[in-house]
Amino acid sequence: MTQALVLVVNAGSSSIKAAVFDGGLTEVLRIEAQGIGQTGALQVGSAPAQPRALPDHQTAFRALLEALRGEGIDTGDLTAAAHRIVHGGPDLAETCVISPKVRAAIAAAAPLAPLHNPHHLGAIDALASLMPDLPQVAAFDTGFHRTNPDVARRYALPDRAETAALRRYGFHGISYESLVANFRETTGTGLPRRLLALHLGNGASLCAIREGQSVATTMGFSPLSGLTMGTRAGEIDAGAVVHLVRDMGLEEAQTLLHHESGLLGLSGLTADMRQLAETDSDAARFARDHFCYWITRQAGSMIAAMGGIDGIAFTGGIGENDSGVREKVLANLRWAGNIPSWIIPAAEEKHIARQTRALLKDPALS
Ligand SMILES: Nc1ncnc2c1ncn2[C@@H]1O[C@H](COP(=O)(O)OP(=O)(O)O)[C@@H](O)[C@H]1O
Ligand SMILES: CC(=O)OP(=O)(O)O
Ligand SMILES: [Mg+2]
Repeated sequence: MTQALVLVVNAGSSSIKAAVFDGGLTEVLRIEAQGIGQTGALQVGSAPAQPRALPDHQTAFRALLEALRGEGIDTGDLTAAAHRIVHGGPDLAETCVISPKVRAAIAAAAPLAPLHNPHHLGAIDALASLMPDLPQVAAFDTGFHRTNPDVARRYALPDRAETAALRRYGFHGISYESLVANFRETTGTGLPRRLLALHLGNGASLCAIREGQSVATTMGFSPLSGLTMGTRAGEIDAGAVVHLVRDMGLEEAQTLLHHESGLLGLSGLTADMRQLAETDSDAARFARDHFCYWITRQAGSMIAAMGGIDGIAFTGGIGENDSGVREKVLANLRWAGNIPSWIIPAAEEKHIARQTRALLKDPALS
């Protein structure tokens, strides 16, 4: 390979998706580590996913690099690497080159996104030690939601130093931004004026998109809030959180809310929606019902924030593949009228590759 290749790394809470793009933004290779810490599988190119023990993100990233080499791409062939970064803290939302200062900000935000930021740092550091001169770029999940009005972004807290960074940032922004960018090409129709977008994966959120801009979203200060998720509790009364911390201590409460709740906590079985769909038990059914019910409740809030609805778009592992969830949500929203709906495959990696090319071409930005 002689072309300028960019490696994009998208570390989600249960997956790492890596894709290599050439200078014309054609995807030349895709490798996905799926079901990390759960059912574990590695998918290389278009071959079927192979079961693989992937107990944690570090093992998964090592397997990804090995598979890249196996497919004839050495890290020495790369001109840049780019990462989806879930939380950049209060100051970072704009795609940028990862300097020591940027790395420090991502590390500082790690307690707010414990299922993501540590894994972003793991990948950044692993590549830096293999290729110290490789430019690395960060694209943030929070950027798209900066258009939310202040009444949506601000919590009703007093204006003090301790509360200054406490606002609703929103996440999955790269997914939503690319959904907007790809809408016409994917669906053959123009972007609806008021679009409800549902990113349903291991992490899950909704976004109210009016005239192409985010005006409201279900996640807030951290990717813990909003919908019921794989292992995250979603919406929970702050009073209950305070109670848990007092009762169990900070570490235990954190573990409970981030790692042991959501579909896993409700079913007592698994965080994996595909496995739940295949399980015939009351607890598995209840977990799926809870997931769909809270999507519907929160969708009402998103529809109100947009002043109505003209279309629905599903994306993410569950949104794209689980017809049962889609049908249930659409049936629950029938009160809002006969709303057209689409499936838009998540294309976060290509979007990040495009931003990376633009950034590195313009030295003033880097
Ligand atoms: N065919 C399917 N049916 C139901 N759920 C599926 C299917 N394929 C993937 N999923 C679910 O999608 C979720 C993972 O979504 P994904 O967007 O890949 O994760 P992440 O948020 O880690 O990026 C898992 O709950 C998985 O079970
Ligand atoms: C922000 C978030 O929850 O991401 P993911 O769906 O990849 O876990
Ligand atoms: Mg995801």
